[in-house]
Amino acid sequence: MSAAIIDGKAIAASIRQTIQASVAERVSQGLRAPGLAVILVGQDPASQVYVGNKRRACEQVGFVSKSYDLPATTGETELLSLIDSLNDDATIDGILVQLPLPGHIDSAKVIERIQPNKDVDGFHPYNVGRLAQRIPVLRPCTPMGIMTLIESTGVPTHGLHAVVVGASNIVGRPMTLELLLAGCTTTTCHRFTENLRAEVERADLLVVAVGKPHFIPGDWVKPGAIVIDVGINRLDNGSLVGDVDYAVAAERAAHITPVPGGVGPMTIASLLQNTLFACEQYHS
Ligand SMILES: Nc1nc2c(c(=O)[nH]1)N[C@@H](CN(C=O)c1ccc(C(=O)N[C@@H](CCC(=O)O)C(=O)O)cc1)CN2
Ligand SMILES: [Mg+2]
Repeated sequence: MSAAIIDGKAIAASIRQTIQASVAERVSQGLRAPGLAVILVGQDPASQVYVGNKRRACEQVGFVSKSYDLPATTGETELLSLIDSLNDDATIDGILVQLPLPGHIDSAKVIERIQPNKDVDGFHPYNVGRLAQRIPVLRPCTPMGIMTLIESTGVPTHGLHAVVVGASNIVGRPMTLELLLAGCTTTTCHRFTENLRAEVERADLLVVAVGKPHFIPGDWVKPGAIVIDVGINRLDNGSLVGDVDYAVAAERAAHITPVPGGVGPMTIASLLQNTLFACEQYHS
């Protein structure tokens, strides 16, 4: 078997086009364009790239993007005051604080300070709680984008055995909630999982988000599975690889995401969808 490649780059481009048309329609009706505030604290090179891509994507679809590049020495109180002022700003529909934050800042406290109806990352306990209770509104972007990729395969998800490797707040945990909502039987694996190979081998749908190059050998993949690789690992030779050994996995899976061009672009597409949703549903 040779897997069909799930083209996240193309799907994300088509979502951006749809959003661009919706924004143009709003503006032609005399309504304001959605506004997103993007906050970066410090100079982590990968975060600078992601934030730059988010700001560019905003401009491309016609959103108003406000940028805040703060030094790594920024105090927690200062960051919380900026969030307070953006919570009160009627031109801003979404507030995004790029993670990770410098160690002296409490990320949970910062995320909780964002008004839930402007939390377009979907990380606020209110929004995660809504997802857990099967009444999602603003959903965490990477898992939301992955659900769009899975839908694009046309494979019904009810009853699939889904295995998520990684239990982070950004990807693994909300991913499991999304898959549960989609009718999968779910297993979440983490550092204390005793027999990872056995768990992975029974996955009809495998999502891997650990951030370690080729962490999952391709021959662990169940024949016919859907494989979603969230990892983006840069090797010493400069190339990007995922958390799954792609070459072997692609010979066994039915559908697989590439790295790059799979999940990554969908994270930003979902962020745009959430910002438009917040604008239309909460702040119009
Ligand atoms: N506030 C947030 N912080 C972080 C999030 C998030 O969703 N919200 N997720 C990650 C990083 N991230 C977005 O912020 C992100 C990572 C990767 C991509 C992407 O498009 N990747 C490309 C490859 C890019 C490259 O060359 O490095 C791909 O996979 O094709 C987008 C967004 C942590 N922080
Ligand atoms: Mg079965």
